[in-house]
Amino acid sequence: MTRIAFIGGGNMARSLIGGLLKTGAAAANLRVAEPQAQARESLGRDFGVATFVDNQLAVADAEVLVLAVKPQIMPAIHAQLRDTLQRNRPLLISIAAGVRIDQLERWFGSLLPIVRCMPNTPALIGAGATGLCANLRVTPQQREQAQHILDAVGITRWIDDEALMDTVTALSGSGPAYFFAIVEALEDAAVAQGMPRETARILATQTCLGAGRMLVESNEAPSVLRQRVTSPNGTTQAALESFSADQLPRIVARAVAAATRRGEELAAALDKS
Ligand SMILES: NC(=O)C1=CN([C@@H]2O[C@H](COP(=O)(O)OP(=O)(O)OC[C@H]3O[C@@H](n4cnc5c(N)ncnc54)[C@H](OP(=O)(O)O)[C@@H]3O)[C@@H](O)[C@H]2O)C=CC1
Ligand SMILES: O=C(O)[C@@H]1CCC=N1
Repeated sequence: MTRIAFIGGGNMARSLIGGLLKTGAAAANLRVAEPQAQARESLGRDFGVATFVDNQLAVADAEVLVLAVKPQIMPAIHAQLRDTLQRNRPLLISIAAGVRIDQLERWFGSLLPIVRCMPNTPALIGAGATGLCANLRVTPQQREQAQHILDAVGITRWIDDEALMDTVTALSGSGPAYFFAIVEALEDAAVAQGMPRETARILATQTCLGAGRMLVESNEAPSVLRQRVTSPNGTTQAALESFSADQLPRIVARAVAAATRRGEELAAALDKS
């Protein structure tokens, strides 16, 4: 059984730990370093994992180290961990948005096997989507280890060109928030027409779930599923023409470009720190 240490015990670490335990990992093999006492208590209570205030204690004998802290925290942790990591050479997995592999190599040691990945919050319910990218030091066995950890919370895809990791972040990393925003907007639109909010929310939510399940279970292209809803001169056509007049694809493309840019900016800011 692989010994895995997490640096940061927040939302994403909790999702990954929950998924790993559900898919057969032993709590005894998982350690978490987390500064917040409340978060440490709940990790211990909910998952039975060992928790630490001291990052070095958590990583002492880890074969895999998952960096699950905000990008801005990376410079603060590398000074503490660099020596231990240089000595033990665990597989380093970073889930931080924007942070590039060359930055991780510079901070934690250029000889380390490193996987940069980008999961998303549906990982919490085992329905996550993760893109992964490895440096040349990652062995086939370590690729499997990384994939196994992320497969525990959803689907995974390897991304060969690291430049596309910011696109993964802008698509599936941030993506759940886009769908929540659309559900909020649908709900508000129905409320504005006089519908009680609770009814509007449940109808919008179930519509999102149903459409998502159809995408996954029918295996048909989104455009085909869309056309099937759209009766000639019917209600859907009226709504889609309105989307078109408001240039929905352009709105979405601009949003994805903004998220991609922010990922690049996060990394550039760290280059200066
Ligand atoms: N949320 C999302 O949808 C996604 C997030 N990510 C990435 O995952 C990473 C974590 O995000 P998320 O889980 O949402 O963030 P959280 O803030 O929930 O978790 C990060 C945790 O790390 C703790 N922490 C802060 N400093 C240190 C330190 N020096 N050593 C150890 N732990 C520390 C934080 O404590 P404190 O609160 O005290 O700072 C916090 O509990 C980010 O880099 C983000 O880019 C990736 C995919 C999706
Ligand atoms: O908003 C963020 O920066 C993180 C990365 C992807 C989702 N949340």
